[in-house]
Amino acid sequence: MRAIHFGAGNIGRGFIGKILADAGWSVTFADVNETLVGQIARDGRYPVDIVGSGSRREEVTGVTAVSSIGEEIVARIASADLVTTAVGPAVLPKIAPTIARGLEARVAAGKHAPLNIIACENTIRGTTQLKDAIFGHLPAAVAAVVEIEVGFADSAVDRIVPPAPPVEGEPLAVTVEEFSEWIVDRTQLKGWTHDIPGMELTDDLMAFVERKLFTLNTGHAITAYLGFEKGLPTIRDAIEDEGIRAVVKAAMEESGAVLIRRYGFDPAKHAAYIEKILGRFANPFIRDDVARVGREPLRKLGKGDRLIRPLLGTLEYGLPHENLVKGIAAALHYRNDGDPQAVEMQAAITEVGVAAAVDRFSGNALPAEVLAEIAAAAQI
Ligand SMILES: NC(=O)c1ccc[n+]([C@@H]2O[C@H](COP(=O)([O-])OP(=O)(O)OC[C@H]3O[C@@H](n4cnc5c(N)ncnc54)[C@H](O)[C@@H]3O)[C@@H](O)[C@H]2O)c1
Ligand SMILES: O=P(O)(O)OC[C@@H](O)[C@@H](O)[C@H](O)[C@H](O)CO
Repeated sequence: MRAIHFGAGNIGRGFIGKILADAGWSVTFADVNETLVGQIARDGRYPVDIVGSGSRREEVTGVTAVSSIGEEIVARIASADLVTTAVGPAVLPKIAPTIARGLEARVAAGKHAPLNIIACENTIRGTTQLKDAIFGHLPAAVAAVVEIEVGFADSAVDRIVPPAPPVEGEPLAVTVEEFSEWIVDRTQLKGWTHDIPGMELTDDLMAFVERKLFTLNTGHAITAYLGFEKGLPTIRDAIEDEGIRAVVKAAMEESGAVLIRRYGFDPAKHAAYIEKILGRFANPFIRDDVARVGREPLRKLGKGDRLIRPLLGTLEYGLPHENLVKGIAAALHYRNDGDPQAVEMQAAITEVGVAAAVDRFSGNALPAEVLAEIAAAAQI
């Protein structure tokens, strides 16, 4: 079985590519980074260090890579059984034209074997976003065939994979935590008969997506922004700070109250889920910079993302949100000249003030009194 994976970065190599290769799939990475592509194509293998209480090294073998731009990737998509992505939500529209060309070539070649496409990104229904972008590049006749024959399955992905510390002679090595969870919407798959260890199928994806994004990623982002405010360089440093930990835990609980109300999760199990996540943030074997976890703050302040969407949920159900507001206020203090969204965020705050800037970032989703609460907490 042949898989094409877009994005040979941390999640690509350390999580999705590894699961597929371990399951015996032939994996071709597609990436814009030509150095990375050349290295994978030359080596055909790379080490994965799984760190935690029982650390070990595993080898991923039998992989290759091609440029994500050009004719070869189009031909490979035309004959693939699975296309996955881990490129970042903002990059999905950029890879859509290439995937569309691959689908067009597939239809032209009369290939009718099942093909499924699964985006593995931290966003709600990333595959559906990718599908919409792909269909914008398909002629109507091809789109009609693709709609029937190709599965576009949304998924939730969870594994903390920061960039590995550079090791001489091992440019492809990746360091991952033990925990991993990849949950795919079974109802959207087409002709799927495979059993891939490490990939779970569900009929109720939204519950899993929201549970992960609005617990782990909500807490992770707030840890990063509060850590930055205190000059702490890593997620572990930040979560070990008692004051930060208290706000992060309380914010995850506020978000959790929404999830429990919306999806009927068991409160005790959800409390254990939060505790486990706090332990993962404190993993002493992983160095995860607050700059990685806090990256692209404007995306994280979007109305469907990890900070604003849980807050909107508390408003919907009339639940407390003081700590979510503290987390959003901390995000507004984030500065990083190497992160264009952080620069843009600060420029907007200076230009129009906190309340109007948050109103803009969050797509006018919040009422005036909550914008005022955020402005008061931010004290900018
Ligand atoms: N790292 C984590 O802990 C983690 C966990 C779960 C989900 N995610 C999600 O996975 C996705 C990838 O994250 P990551 O940490 O692996 O990022 P990363 O930066 O390590 O990897 C992204 C890769 O995509 C490549 N890329 C960029 N533009 C491309 C294009 N046009 N065509 C092909 N490749 C392109 C980059 O060169 C890079 O190799 C994001 O959506 C992220 O939110 C990350
Ligand atoms: O990748 P982002 O920027 O959406 O979020 C940063 C981290 O919170 C994220 O990558 C986590 O490490 C990951 O979601 C864990 O499963």
